Amino acid sequence: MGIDGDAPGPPDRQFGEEGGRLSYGGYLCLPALLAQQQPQSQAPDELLFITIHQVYELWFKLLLHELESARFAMFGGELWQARHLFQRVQAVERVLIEQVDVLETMTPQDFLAFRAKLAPASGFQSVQFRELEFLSGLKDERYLTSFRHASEAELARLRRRLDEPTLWDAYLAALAQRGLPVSDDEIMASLLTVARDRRSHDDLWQLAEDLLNHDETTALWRMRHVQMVERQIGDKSGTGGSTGAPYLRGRTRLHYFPLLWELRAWL
Ligand code: HEM
Ligand SMILES: N[C@@H](CC(=O)c1ccccc1NC=O)C(=O)O
Repeated sequence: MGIDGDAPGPPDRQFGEEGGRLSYGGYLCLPALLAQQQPQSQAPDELLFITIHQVYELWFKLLLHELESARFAMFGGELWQARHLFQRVQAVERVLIEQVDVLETMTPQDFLAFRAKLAPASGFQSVQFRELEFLSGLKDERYLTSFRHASEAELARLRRRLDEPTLWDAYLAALAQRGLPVSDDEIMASLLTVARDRRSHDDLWQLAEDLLNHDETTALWRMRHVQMVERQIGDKSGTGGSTGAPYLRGRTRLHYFPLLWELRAWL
C-alpha cells in the first residue's frame, strides 16, 4: 500500500524500489556537496557568501554544458534544438540576476567582518565565468595571466576554449548552410536578408534573437554585479587587484555579438 493510503498500484512493490540502490542523498552526492562550505572566519554572513558563489558555479557548469550543446546543434543545422537549449540558458541567466537580491541582504558592515580574509581571491579568478566568455566569443587571452593560481587542468580548459569555435562561429555555419555568405564583407548583408525575409528565414532570425538575449542578459548581470559591488565596497579597490567598480563598469559595455547590435542601425 502506498503512503497515500488506498492509491492503486502493484501489490508488492513501489515504483523506484526495484533495485533498492539509490537514495535521495546518495543520488545527489549530498554528503560531499554539503561538506564543501568552509568559512574562513566566524562572521555570520560568510556562509551566505560561500553558498551564493557555489550556486553560481553550479549554474555556470550547466550553462557551459547547454551552450556547448547549442553550438553543436547549430553546426549540425538542428536550429530547433539550439533554440530549445537557448530558452533554458535564458531561464538560468535570469535566475543568476535574481540571485543578486539574496546577497544584497548582507550589509557592508557584515561583509567587512570577513572581507580581509578573502584577498587575493576574487570572482576575477572564476575559471568557468571566463570559459563562458570565451565560448560566447569574448576571447581575451590576457586573462590567462590572471590565472596563476589555477591548476594545470583549469588552464588547459581555458586554452581549449580559446582554440574552440564560439557560438558566433556556429551561427555563421548555420547561415552558410542556408546559402548565405558569411565573409567579413558580406555578413551584414546576410543578417539583413534574414531580418527582412522572415518568411524564408524566421528560424535564423529567432536564433539570432536567442543569441542577443544571451548577450543582453550577461550585460544585465554585469550591471547588477557592479551595483552590488558599489553598495558593498564603494570605490575601494578589489581583492583581485583591480580598481573595483571602475574596472567592472568598463566591462558592462562588452558585447558577445556586436554585429547583432550593429544590425539594428541598418534595419
Ligand atoms: C559582496 C559581493 C561582491 C563583491 C563586493 C564583489 C566584488 C568584485 C570586484 C571588486 C571585482 C573586480 C575584481 C577584483 O576583485 O579586483 C569582481 C569581479 C568579479 N566578480 Fe564579484 N563581487 C561580489 C559578488 C560576486 C558574486 C556573487 C559573483 C558570482 C559568481 C561574482 C563574480 C565575479 C566575477 C565573475 C568577476 C570578474 C568580472 C570580470 O572580470 O568581468 N562576484 N567582483
Ligand atoms: N572581489 C571582492 C571579494 C569578492 O567578492 C570575492 C572574493 C572571493 C571569491 C569571490 C568573490 N566574489 C566576487 O568577486 C572584493 O573586492 O571585495
